Amino acid sequence: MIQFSQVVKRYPGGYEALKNISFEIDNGEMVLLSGHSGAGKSTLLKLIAGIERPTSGNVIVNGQHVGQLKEAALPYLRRNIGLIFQDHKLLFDRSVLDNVLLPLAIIGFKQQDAIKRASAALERVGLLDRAAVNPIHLSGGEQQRLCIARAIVHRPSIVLADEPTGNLDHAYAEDIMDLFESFNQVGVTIVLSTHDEGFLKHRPHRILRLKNGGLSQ
Ligand SMILES: Nc1ncnc2c1ncn2[C@@H]1O[C@H](COP(=O)(O)OP(=O)(O)OP(=O)(O)O)[C@@H](O)[C@H]1O
Repeated sequence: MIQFSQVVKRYPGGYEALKNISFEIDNGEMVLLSGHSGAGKSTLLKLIAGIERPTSGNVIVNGQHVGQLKEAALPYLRRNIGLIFQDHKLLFDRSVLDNVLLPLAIIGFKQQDAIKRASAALERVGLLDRAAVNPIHLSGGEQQRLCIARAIVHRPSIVLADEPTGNLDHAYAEDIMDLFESFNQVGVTIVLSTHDEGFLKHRPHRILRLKNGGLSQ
């Protein structure tokens, strides 16, 4: 479960990006986080992943107080989390497959097991036939799929995606949403941000609406 209670996030310089936010997300839920540019969506996702810490209040993820974790404990928290952020930092000097292998190498997977897992993740996002190419040769939408494969290859229980459909045309964005829904159907908790709630309104998920750092109805 992800739980925020009375969370305030003030950045150095004093800007209050989140103002006294409280909510809960159950295990296995899929929640959309909507709001205008600057509303605080990325900040909220970063707090869940322990990339930022709350100024006050509690962020609890799977029973752990994320804001109070020591730096050394953060990699263990993140083993349970898949992150898809806008600055996706793909490695353009390595193959598609190598990009997906990297997170597994970091957690110490044996090469042979890692290749099996990474190939399965690439198949899941429809990129197995591009495994050997350099990601520079992929379209924007395919690069986004590669980021998703990289984020789910270690089978996290939570996936956080910051505007994953932001730069994609409508049909491709719908495909990406279907992909997230398919992960959710096998029990993965998904939190996905968007500034365009309209295009998601036919989907049944709960929406958390952020406005100027506060939650609105
Ligand atoms: N590291 C930082 N230092 C200072 N201010 C920051 C920092 N990161 C974000 N902010 C500010 O906090 C506010 C919320 O930013 P955030 O990136 O969370 O919004 P967002 O809803 O994700 O916006 P976008 O859709 O444009 O990415 C913005 O006003 C932003 O300028």
